[in-house]
Amino acid sequence: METVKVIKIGGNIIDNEEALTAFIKDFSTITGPKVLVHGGGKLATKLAAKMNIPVNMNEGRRITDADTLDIITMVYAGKINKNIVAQLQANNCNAVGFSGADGNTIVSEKRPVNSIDYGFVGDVKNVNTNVLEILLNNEITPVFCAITHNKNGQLLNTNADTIASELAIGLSSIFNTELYYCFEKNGVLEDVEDDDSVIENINTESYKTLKDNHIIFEGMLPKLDNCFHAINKNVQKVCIGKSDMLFKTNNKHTTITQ
Ligand SMILES: Nc1ncnc2c1ncn2[C@@H]1O[C@H](COP(=O)(O)OP(=O)(O)O)[C@@H](O)[C@H]1O
Ligand SMILES: CC(=O)N[C@@H](CCC(=O)OP(=O)(O)O)C(=O)O
Repeated sequence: METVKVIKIGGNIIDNEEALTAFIKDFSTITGPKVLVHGGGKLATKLAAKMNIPVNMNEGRRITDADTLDIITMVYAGKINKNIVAQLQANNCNAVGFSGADGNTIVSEKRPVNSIDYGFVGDVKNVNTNVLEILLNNEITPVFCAITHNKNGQLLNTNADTIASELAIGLSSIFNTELYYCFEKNGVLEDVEDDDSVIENINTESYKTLKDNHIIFEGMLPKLDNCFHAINKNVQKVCIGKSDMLFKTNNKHTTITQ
């Protein structure tokens, strides 16, 4: 079985032109099948502010009303996705931009209203890999934004970390799958202010202790939940750190195990 790398990049790379250019140059040198997933939450928040559309987040998830859905569609599926694809082409990496509606790749359902109404936010129901398999076997790189659909004409906002883990899980039936979360720190840190305090391995048991001791908080909690979801569902390798972990040997990062 061939190995596919699913790589997620967040705001620290997307919002910084120089960092994005450098990342895309390195990413294009990766041999073998690869999938890129990008977020862009910070840029969507900036544009919403410019357009006087209020931003509401709950536990790191964007409450997405109709105006916000328009903004995130323009920003994620439009500006960011097309810019990344164009830059990959400039580096001779043949890429195709995707939302979950394209090729019916990611079907989700609108999150049910419990205590909070998240609006047009989707929880992933299934991933269809047939189109992706054709592309990956022909050296074409899918680039995913954080948008899915409900197969009934409705686009839905889905967190980019979740898109990455669900794609990795879906692809694990046809490839050995590795999942990499790239963000601004060297990995999960013992002390969030000290980039040298990387916790090199986290398993289910130590995750619980780290949560209980509040060493892991905020955006890292849903990210790690996605990591464990993937490692428990057939994904062979899950890592968190700076994108350098992909390109430099001995670059410290966090590896997730069962
Ligand atoms: N123990 C920890 N180590 C590193 N980062 C942590 C830790 N606990 C919480 N965090 C926070 O989690 C954030 C990463 O999550 P998030 O902001 O969702 O990243 P991204 O947008 O890149 O996906 C970090 O910027 C940091 O503030
Ligand atoms: C439902 C939900 O919260 N979706 C996210 C999707 C973007 C994202 O995940 O971007 P980062 O990875 O850069 O944070 C949002 O709109 O902010």
